[in-house]
Amino acid sequence: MVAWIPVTGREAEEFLHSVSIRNGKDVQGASKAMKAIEARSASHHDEEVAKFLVPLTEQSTFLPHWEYCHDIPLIDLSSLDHNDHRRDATDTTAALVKAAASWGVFQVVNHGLSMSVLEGAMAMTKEFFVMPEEEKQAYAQDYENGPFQGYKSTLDSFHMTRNLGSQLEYILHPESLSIKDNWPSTPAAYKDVFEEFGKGVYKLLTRIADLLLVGLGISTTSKTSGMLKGNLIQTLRLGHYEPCLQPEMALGHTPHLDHTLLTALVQDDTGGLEVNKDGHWYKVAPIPGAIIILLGDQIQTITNDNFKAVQHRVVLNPDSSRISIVCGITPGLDEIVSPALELVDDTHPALYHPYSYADFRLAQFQNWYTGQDALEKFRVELHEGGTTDTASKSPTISLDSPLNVTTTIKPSNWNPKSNNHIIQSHQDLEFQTPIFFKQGTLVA
Ligand SMILES: O=C(O)CCC(=O)C(=O)O
Ligand SMILES: [Fe+2]
Repeated sequence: MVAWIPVTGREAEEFLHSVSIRNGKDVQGASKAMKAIEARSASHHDEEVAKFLVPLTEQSTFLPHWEYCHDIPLIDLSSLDHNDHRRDATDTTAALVKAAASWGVFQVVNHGLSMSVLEGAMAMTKEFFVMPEEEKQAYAQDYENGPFQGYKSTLDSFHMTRNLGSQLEYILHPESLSIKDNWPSTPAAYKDVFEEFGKGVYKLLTRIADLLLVGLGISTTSKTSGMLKGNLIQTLRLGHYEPCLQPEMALGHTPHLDHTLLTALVQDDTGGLEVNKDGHWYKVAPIPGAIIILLGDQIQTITNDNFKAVQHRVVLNPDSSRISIVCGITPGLDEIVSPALELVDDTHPALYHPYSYADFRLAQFQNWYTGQDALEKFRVELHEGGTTDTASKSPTISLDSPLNVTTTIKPSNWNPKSNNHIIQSHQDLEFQTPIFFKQGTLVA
């Protein structure tokens, strides 16, 4: 569990100096960013804003970084011929279902992406992040044209989410949502490498999702399965985490659930990804050539809680920097997500109201302050004895209705347990919300 304490801007600045960064340029950036925060909060006469910047993580939850968990399932997909969907995949399906139901996370090998594609993607990622800050800033996220696509420095990331890591993120698919014009032109091979990587991951994730549904008795010709053949969104997020002098004081990525169907993740040998099972954190071992698969919120809804999204976080390493590549698939914005009919009957009532994926994302942004899991907004109230509350309605958020942005951050309304997307001030949220509505899209 992560706890947060209120601090002054000055303390926050010192914190950034002390925990994050050994690189002179970033330290300067830290003080600049903090000054900007202070200036903004002063201009809005909101004294709460400049406070509340520093995470104090309960040190007892941190494990020594060499203690990898070897119980997280490792699944060999070689029995699936990646070009032939007709081959028998019964054993593999059973292994995937078991792993999904027990852990919500597993690693796969012989997954159809060659070692050279994985290594190429890691090399490109490294090459991008070692570029001077000014060069990376040429790709900085532009909230006018492409919210959440492009480069976000550690300091912006910390300011917005308290994640102590920098990111480069894009939508790979569909083209209509992607701002590929702003993809890095250096490294030169970047686009080609990630197009190939993206195609491989898309195929892998849709295949795994298919098998997981088949394993629960959902036919590949069903409506639910059809979603996987339709209009999916595929996102790519490259991450870079500097060594942290006081790793117990900060997190590279705070605990959260992914809003995806499934997420594929490749981490380098620094490790640092941790998953939560039954209230305990476990370190996912880096395995060369393996891809980590995380279950997200949408598969939880579709499978009516047969599978649960896995909470995860990234811890920092005192000595080594870390690179990760995170690539997820989500339903299209207009897609209606609901528990599969095959899994619902009198004794297994639907646990979620149907929602459009766009509604889900908006609910997630509405929860920005409280850190509450957006899925809970769509959960059906069950009366004693298991009957459902048919009168209760899912909260439908129309794309052109404004979000309620009046909440201000106070220690009392802060839920430190699940702080997926956290913004420090209400003007930050006001700053962003119009964009979600502008093009009728909201993407992150
Ligand atoms: O960098 C990582 O390993 C994980 C990041 C993550 O969880 C995310 O982007 O959703
Ligand atoms: Fe994640």
